[in-house]
Amino acid sequence: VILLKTYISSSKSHKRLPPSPPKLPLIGNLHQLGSSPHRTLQVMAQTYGPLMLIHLGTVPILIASSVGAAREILKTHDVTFASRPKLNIPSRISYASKDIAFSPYGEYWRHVKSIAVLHLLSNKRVQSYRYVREEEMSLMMEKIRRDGKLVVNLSELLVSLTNNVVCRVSLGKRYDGRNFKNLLERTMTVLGSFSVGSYIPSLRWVDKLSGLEKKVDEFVKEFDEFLEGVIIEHEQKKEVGAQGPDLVDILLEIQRDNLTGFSIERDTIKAIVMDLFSAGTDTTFTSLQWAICELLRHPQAMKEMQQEALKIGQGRSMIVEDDLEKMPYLKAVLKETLRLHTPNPLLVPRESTQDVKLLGYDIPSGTQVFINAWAIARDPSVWEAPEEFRPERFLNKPIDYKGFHFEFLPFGAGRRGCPGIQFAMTVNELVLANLVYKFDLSLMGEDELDMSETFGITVHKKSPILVSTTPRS
Ligand code: HEM
Repeated sequence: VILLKTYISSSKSHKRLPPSPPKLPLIGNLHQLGSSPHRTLQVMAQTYGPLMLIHLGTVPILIASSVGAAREILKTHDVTFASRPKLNIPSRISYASKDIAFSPYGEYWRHVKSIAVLHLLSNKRVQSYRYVREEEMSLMMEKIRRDGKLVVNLSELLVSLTNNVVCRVSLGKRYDGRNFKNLLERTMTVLGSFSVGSYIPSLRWVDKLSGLEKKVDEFVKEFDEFLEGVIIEHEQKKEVGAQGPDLVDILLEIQRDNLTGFSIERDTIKAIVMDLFSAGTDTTFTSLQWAICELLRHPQAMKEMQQEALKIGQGRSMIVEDDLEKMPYLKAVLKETLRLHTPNPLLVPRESTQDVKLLGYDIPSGTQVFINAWAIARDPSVWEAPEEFRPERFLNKPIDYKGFHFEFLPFGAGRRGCPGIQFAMTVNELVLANLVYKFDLSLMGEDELDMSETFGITVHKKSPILVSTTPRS
């Protein structure tokens, strides 16, 4: 037995792990991450290489910072890295990981992901909600027109617009009372909170002591009561509205008629709806917000976009979704924004489910992985003048964000890739096209736009965008 133990431990110590920065006992490298972990990790990778192993608390985390490393993880070994770590807060919010985004890889995840891909977020389904997007966009434009020369808080309007679209599409109507707005805001705050217990399990009591656990429990209870009310309302409906079913109607139909050959619990429905809000609203609004900032900072790009919009709009009252395909510059502006301001700079953490060899290193099963998509999208060996905003780089180039080009991964890639691309980008394109078509925007109170970022899974602009607007004739 002793010989066997000695053999096992010596073979373990012969494993070739990726390089690691020096760490402190207990907290590992936590103290080094700072308020912009993607930026810190980019700098660290210059010393330790494109595949490095850091320690957040006692948890080893693999950081991939090059095209090659990302391709190995998301393509060559996609199945091995297709799981998610069990993180304290996301797991509680998602009904013990019964959602799509945080459920571990396996049969259950396959079922819920296929419900999303085939029934909730397919191109056809997204198309069917065109009237919601066009109505909400027109309402926002009308609001801007009314406020006119006064200060317009574009950030606030964009948050409302994306929340309203997701609400109407998934729940069938707008919930714009203060309580609901507050609940949505708390979703992001709670999801972005740092749980000591997730990284230093022996210090889990700190989360209790700091009030974090109580805050999460209260939020979960309140959101659950809200969703329960929504589901009961849907169950009591005699028939679906004239404009067709919303996503809760569809989930209830799948449950009732057992359409997928897999029985769905009520908690699964709630967890999926929670995903639509937590994964769909914040990311969409953030990318729109950064796009507007970049256009405000680059008048030539703004002019180019306005010319394209004028040519397509031809004096009509608005640009409609059919027009968007004919607007390559608009698409290039949004791609360039997602490159420079990847909404989830480290994507969503993955976890390996078996031992694997990666770029010559041994990666043990159960290793958490962050892909630094933000750093890869600014890698000077791949991108020319990577720090500059140049939408032209995407014109007449096949490079897309659908997960086949590993230098550009705002939506991830492989089987865990984002199923909401079409949903998000149609809103983004429609709103941005109409905003520049209908208004000239100028900054209020700032000579130079403050581009500081917040901390969290999704990185926002810290301060709101305040502009004055002039309607274009
Ligand atoms: C600009 C907007 C968006 C961005 C940047 C974004 C980004 C991402 C990223 C990086 C991932 C993880 C991918 C990976 O692990 O490889 C993801 C997953 C996911 N996203 Fe999105 N997303 C956006 C919009 C949406 C929308 C609108 C929805 C739904 C309405 C959505 C639903 C999801 C879901 C359910 C997952 C989990 C997929 C899985 O684990 O299998 N996302 N998204």
